Amino acid sequence: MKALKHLNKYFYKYRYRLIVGILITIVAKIFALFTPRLIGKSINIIEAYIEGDLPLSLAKSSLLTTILLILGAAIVAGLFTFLMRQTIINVSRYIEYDLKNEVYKHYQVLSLSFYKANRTGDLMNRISEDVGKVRMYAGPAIMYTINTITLFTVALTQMISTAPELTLYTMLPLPVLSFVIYKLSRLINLRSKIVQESLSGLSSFTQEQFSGISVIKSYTIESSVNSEFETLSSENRQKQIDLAKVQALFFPLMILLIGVSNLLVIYIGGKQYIDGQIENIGTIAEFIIYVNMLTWPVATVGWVTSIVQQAEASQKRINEFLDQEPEIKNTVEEETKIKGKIEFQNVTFTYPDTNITALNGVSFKLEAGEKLAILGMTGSGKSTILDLIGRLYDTEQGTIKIDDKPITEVNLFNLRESIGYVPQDAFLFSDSIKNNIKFGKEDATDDEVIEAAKNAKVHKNIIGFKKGYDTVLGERGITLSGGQKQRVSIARAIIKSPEILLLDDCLSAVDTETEEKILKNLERISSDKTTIIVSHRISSAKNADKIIVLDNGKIIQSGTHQTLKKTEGYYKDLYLKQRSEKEM
Ligand SMILES: Nc1ncnc2c1ncn2[C@@H]1O[C@H](COP(=O)(O)OP(=O)(O)OP(=O)(O)O)[C@@H](O)[C@H]1O
Repeated sequence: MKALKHLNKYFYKYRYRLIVGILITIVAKIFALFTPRLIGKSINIIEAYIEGDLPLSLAKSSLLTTILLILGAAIVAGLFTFLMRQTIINVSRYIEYDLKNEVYKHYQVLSLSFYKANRTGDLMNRISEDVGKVRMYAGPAIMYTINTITLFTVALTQMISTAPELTLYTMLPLPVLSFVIYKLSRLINLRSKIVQESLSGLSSFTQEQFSGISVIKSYTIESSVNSEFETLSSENRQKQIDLAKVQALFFPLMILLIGVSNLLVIYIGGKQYIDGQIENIGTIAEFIIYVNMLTWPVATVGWVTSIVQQAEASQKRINEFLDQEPEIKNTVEEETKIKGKIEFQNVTFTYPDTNITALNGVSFKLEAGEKLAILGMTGSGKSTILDLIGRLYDTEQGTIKIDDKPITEVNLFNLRESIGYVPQDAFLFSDSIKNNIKFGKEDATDDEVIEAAKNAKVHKNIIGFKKGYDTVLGERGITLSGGQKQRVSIARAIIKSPEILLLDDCLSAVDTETEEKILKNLERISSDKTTIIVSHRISSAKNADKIIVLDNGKIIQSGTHQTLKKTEGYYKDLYLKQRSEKEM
């Protein structure tokens, strides 16, 4: 129960609703327990009439009164049972909502390395399945526990006061029932977990196949994919059957044990009645109803125990994530106005998860408003430089300075707000094109969206679509071509008119002519902004104020287009190669 302590703050938050819920539960059960007594009384009236102790008219009127009382008690109990669910179960839904938000909010502050270390499926499971299991503790488990306690206290008091020995015999099978249900619930949960895992495996498989459907079709591997699906699917069927088998045992077992208790009441109660130990035959009827009423709460003791165990395990998993501190933290409370000067001083960076040293002693300086182009082989560390400027990671060796201050002494949110980042893989959300662009500036007007799209040279493509800017993009913007996606992504970055523009090879899918036009527009609209452009093309780099060439995490060349094209090395080779390709 240690992990579940985390929920105490929520119980405190909803304490009034919970207290009302608990009181309502108690009232509901007390009224429900009027029934057995009243039924016993009705049978006693009939018995008295048969034995001639009661005249017909009095028997009839007494019967009518008890029947009306039974009806009244049932209605009140029903109403309160409804209110019980409306309070306690609703509280559990509120707690579920709060906990989901808490986990999601925490996910948002965690650094990229957290996302690298954990699988997306795991992140999703903890926020959905685990939170769901914890809710079972916060609602149903509490409700059924109070239910059981109230029913037992009231029923047992009444039963003992009526027939103490019979009570003892009647209660005998109930602990067995509770234990059996506990064992069965654990088995059901275990098998449900196996089914759940197999289902998530099946859905991950299908999801991936659908995403890569064009590859599957072009390589004509539909039949092998089909048979793989069939194998997974038949494994899942077997697991479902295994689960159904234990689930099917649940109710028959309960009925069997209720039957045993009923038999005991009839046999022992009957014997005691014959022997004169029990005065009224109505007591037997009363006890039969008690047994049936107590069976479910007794069964829930076992069930609730397994719910609490599961909730504890789930909350432990959730706490594991909640206890993680973000590696990148904002330590500066006051606002920092970012101008855009960037300086790397002997920066060495190793990715913690792979131990790959992506940058090795990198130094460069960029005044606010200057343009830098970074070239180099794939994997040479170009994107890493951009990640470090956005403080997605922190360096341990060397210093990165923004406006002459170490990057860690700059307000993190101001820093990120002042950056317009266009990643290598343009990621678009399943939303309209307009909203995807407005993502960069939520309060942007339609005119600003159009202006940004025009500057990114994608406006004409967008108005070519039937719904224009309202065109909704598929799960990953699949209705757009690679180049269109890149340009929408550029529009998103420039709409916020950032002090620092980071372009990570984002013109690779655009033809050179359009590239030229976009670069011209960028030069015009961001002439006073610091821009870093990562590219494999000389055409993207040639107008930059500074150019650096990376190899294996080290700067091997730096200068301007004019100096580098004349210096032997990577840049000149690339320049000559791309010039001759253009001439061809
Ligand atoms: N998130 C990461 N976690 C671990 N290692 C990484 C990560 N990102 C990049 N690396 C590694 O760091 C090195 C530099 O990668 P980086 O993406 O900076 O290169 P790049 O020059 O931008 O390459 P490309 O031109 O192919 O985009 C590579 O060896 C890469 O495998």
